[in-house]
Amino acid sequence: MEDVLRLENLKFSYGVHKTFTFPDLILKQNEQLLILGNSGIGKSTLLHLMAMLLRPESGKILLNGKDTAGLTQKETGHIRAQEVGIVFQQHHFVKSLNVLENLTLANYFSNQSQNLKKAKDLSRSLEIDHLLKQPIYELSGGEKQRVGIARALMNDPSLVLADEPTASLDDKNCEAVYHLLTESCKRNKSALVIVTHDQRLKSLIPNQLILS
Ligand SMILES: Nc1ncnc2c1ncn2[C@@H]1O[C@H](COP(=O)(O)OP(=O)(O)OP(=O)(O)O)[C@@H](O)[C@H]1O
Repeated sequence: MEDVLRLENLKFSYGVHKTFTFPDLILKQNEQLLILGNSGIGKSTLLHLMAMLLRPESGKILLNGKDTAGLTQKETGHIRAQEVGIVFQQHHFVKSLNVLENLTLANYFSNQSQNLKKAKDLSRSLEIDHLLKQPIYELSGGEKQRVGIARALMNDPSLVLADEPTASLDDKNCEAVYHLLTESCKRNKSALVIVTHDQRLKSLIPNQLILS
């Protein structure tokens, strides 16, 4: 199996008083990783480094074997849009667009033509196909969550990153979101990283990195 993500000697700091040294890790196709740790320990920071939304102070981030250090901002944006699917806590949808338009916007950002079939297939498997023409602001929290997952998968990313995807969900929806994410990633052979405090996910994903 190919390495999707490799982190080596990664250091990051927000100014002089907040420095982080992260453990090395390798994540292959189809693998899942849960990142745990106390509040403020740097979980989201690590996720943002993996997403190339932050640049490390030193160390290497290799995505599908490619060192991301030398990339220009434009190249980084392009690779992120194509290779990384991000499920944010706050979804950052475009409020004036409907569900389908929000999904196909992911194609636009990666310079691809609108993949309506993909949007419809994903929506069907996530059971939001009846909502495609609905304005995004009319959706419930759980429905938006599923649109967020579908959007993250629109470009068949090799790496899916999810920040607290089950926070504030009841047990039934927590399990549903877990299955949607893991099954969708399995279909794509994507590697999946979830940052969470959610105790319920601990028993579901045995591969865990506890930051301390
Ligand atoms: N842009 C920033 N500038 C300065 N400090 C920051 C910035 N973003 C985060 N921090 C600090 O860095 C530390 C790590 O933040 P991070 O969000 O990665 O933690 P976390 O482990 O995800 O926390 P939580 O579980 O509470 O979400 C925190 O102390 C936070 O206040």
